[in-house]
Amino acid sequence: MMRKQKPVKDSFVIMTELVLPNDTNTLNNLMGGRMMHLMDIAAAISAQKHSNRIVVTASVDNVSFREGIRLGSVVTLQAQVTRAFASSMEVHIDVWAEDIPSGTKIKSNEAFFTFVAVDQSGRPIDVPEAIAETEEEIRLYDGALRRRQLRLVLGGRMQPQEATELKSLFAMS
Ligand SMILES: CC(=O)SCCNC(=O)CCNC(=O)[C@H](O)C(C)(C)COP(=O)(O)OP(=O)(O)OC[C@H]1O[C@@H](n2cnc3c(N)ncnc32)[C@H](O)[C@@H]1OP(=O)(O)O
Repeated sequence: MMRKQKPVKDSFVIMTELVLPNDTNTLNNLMGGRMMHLMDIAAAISAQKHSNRIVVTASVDNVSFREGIRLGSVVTLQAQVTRAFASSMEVHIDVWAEDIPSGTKIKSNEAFFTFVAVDQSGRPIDVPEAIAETEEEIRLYDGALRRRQLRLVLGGRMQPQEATELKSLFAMS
């Protein structure tokens, strides 16, 4: 049976949050764990929209916090599936912090999450193929296989010699 296809743009999610006192540390900056929580939710909704399934977080690639986000800031999270494999999907997420009184908006961080679609018993289940259309979507799609191999090797789920994309990247023999 032919695998179902869906454009990646159908998985686009935008989520906006106000940084409140309960979200901050003693320096009045948004706590990293709270930020990760928001990122996980926005990215999971994106993976759900692509797969129309329950999804679980399988892994998160490195996240660095460039600048503190102040109490009262508005945080905007934008997530979209970059590529689907069999049951897993890579989701790219961008996070912006906006200080409305001063009119400043900075990119706070970005990350790649991997979600796996599961059935009611928690077993992985295949998802539709993801179709990239714009130049940026195609750039992210093209890099997704390399990132997948890297995270699977680092997670001990793939032998380095099987990682063909990484071999060409590092010109390994
Ligand atoms: C501590 C927390 O907060 S956890 C947060 C919530 N997340 C969870 O509870 C998920 C817990 N983990 C699980 O349920 C399972 O490990 C699953 C569903 C993610 C994977 O189940 P497994 O039985 O290992 O499945 P399997 O080996 O068949 O792999 C299924 C897919 O997951 C992918 N996968 C598994 N582990 C990882 C990983 N660490 N990183 C990226 N992808 C992964 C595989 O590459 C495979 O993808 P594919 O089908 O597209 O080729």
